[in-house]
Amino acid sequence: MSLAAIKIENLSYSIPGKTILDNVSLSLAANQFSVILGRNGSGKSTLFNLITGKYPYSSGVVELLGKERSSIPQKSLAKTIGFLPQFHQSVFPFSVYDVILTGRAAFYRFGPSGRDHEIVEQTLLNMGISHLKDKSYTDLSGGERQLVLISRVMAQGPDILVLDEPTNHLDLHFQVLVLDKLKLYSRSGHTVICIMHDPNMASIYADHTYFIKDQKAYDSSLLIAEDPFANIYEALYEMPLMQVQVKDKTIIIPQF
Ligand SMILES: Nc1ncnc2c1ncn2[C@@H]1O[C@H](COP(=O)(O)OP(=O)(O)OP(=O)(O)O)[C@@H](O)[C@H]1O
Repeated sequence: MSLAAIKIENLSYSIPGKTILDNVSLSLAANQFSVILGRNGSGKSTLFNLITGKYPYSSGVVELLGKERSSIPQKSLAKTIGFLPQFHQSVFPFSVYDVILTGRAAFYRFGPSGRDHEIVEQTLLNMGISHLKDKSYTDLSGGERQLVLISRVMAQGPDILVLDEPTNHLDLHFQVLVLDKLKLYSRSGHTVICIMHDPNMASIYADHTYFIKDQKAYDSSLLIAEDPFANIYEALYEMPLMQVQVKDKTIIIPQF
């Protein structure tokens, strides 16, 4: 396999009375678009919090581009990995422009450079939200806020972009726009890893999909190789599902 952007070995995580992840090993390829699927509460966000350093881990290994995460100096972490968490707190009425500019904050010492401003302008344009730039972030709709936060982490420009449900709150138009941009980002020397809840969008966009189930992680392509006729999504979502083939993609729908 080519270089792993993220390599996880024997990672476990428990809270009092409950094991959330049990001896998880996973290798996520560099310069690819990978999606992690799993039922609510299965441990996807926990895995991302461990990968990005929000949660400490006492057993197992997390390597980012070949280096143990905890050995990467804080200063270079912002270049290595960027994280869009699932929940965001917003109390300050910063303008959209300034919120996106904070994505560059790890790279400047005395204030943003001309290049930082240029990146913010380019990102606003690229994400189709230039018209929002002077608006207060706190006045935005849920979907608009989501677009701004994705723009912020894209302006950061990390080698590995990790997004927890990036299409949350977005209408179909913006879901497609964001996934197109993320796919493009993964084609320009970067790695994109998303948690998603729509297996069909995952099927359309992802190079690789991974499942989290019963405290373990699985590579969906290995599950299919094991049993080509199994409906792996029925096992994942624990419900009867129909599968239809559209072009080269498997689309799943609930039985009706
Ligand atoms: N701080 C915490 N205290 C107690 N339980 C927690 C805590 N954080 C997570 N959990 C529990 O750990 C489990 C995994 O949570 P996690 O947020 O990782 O799931 P998820 O797969 O991301 O879910 P969703 O798809 O609903 O976002 C859940 O049962 C959750 O209730």
